[in-house]
Amino acid sequence: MAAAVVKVLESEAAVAQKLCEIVIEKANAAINDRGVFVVGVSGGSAAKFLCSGLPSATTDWTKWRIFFCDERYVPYSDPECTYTIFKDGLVSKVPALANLIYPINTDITVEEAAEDYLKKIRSVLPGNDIPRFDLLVLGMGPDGHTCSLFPGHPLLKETSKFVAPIKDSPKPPPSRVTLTFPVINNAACAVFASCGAGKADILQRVLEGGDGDPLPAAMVRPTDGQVIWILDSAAAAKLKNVQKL
Ligand SMILES: O=C(O)[C@H](O)[C@@H](O)[C@H](O)[C@H](O)COP(=O)(O)O
Repeated sequence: MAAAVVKVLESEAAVAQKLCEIVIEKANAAINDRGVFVVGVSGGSAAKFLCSGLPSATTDWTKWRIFFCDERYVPYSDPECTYTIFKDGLVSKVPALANLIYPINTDITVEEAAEDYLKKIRSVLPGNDIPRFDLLVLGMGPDGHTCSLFPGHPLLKETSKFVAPIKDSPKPPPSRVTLTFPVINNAACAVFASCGAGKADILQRVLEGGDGDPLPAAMVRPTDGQVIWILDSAAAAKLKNVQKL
């Protein structure tokens, strides 16, 4: 397990640009090596950053397979739906992706949607082993959550389900579908993008530790992969010990 790589940039715009550069670099390397790039994306500012920078990138979009690290169990017509954010912000500009992005099915129960989502992942990453994503693009909430994995929630300890439903998310909406830690920590790479002074204290706890149980974002430690944090200087302001590259 490699130490986290932390990159600190001056502005949010620079963080967005760097995130997109890393995603494209990972995509083109995976396509070159294996002919496919399997990525998980997230909502929040990560979605905004990806939709701003990716459409103009040079890559073979037909080799991309885009999943959601977590998704809110809301209709596609709801502005809170992360799939719709990517449909409008990325797929509308890159039509080749139209059938290569995998939304959760909200016409079935959230439990069924989680099971169905694992089947969708298996259609691209077949077998019985833990699915291995090339890249997961993650965000971290102000409470240290990532995906729909919240501090103190029993789902942090989930080991039998690779994709889980949650019906009591402390952040609305309460019902969601999320990857669990066995899958997250089997990824080849996880990259976080976090900006703003509001993230400084929680980032210090996540990256430099503290008393008590580790926060969910600190539990992202792929066993055979890397973790990259891309921060703006406001978010990184309270870090003392991490090696900033
Ligand atoms: O599902 C959600 O409710 C959000 O997508 C959420 O999990 C978000 O990813 C984080 O709160 C980080 O968001 P920011 O990077 O925008 O702070």
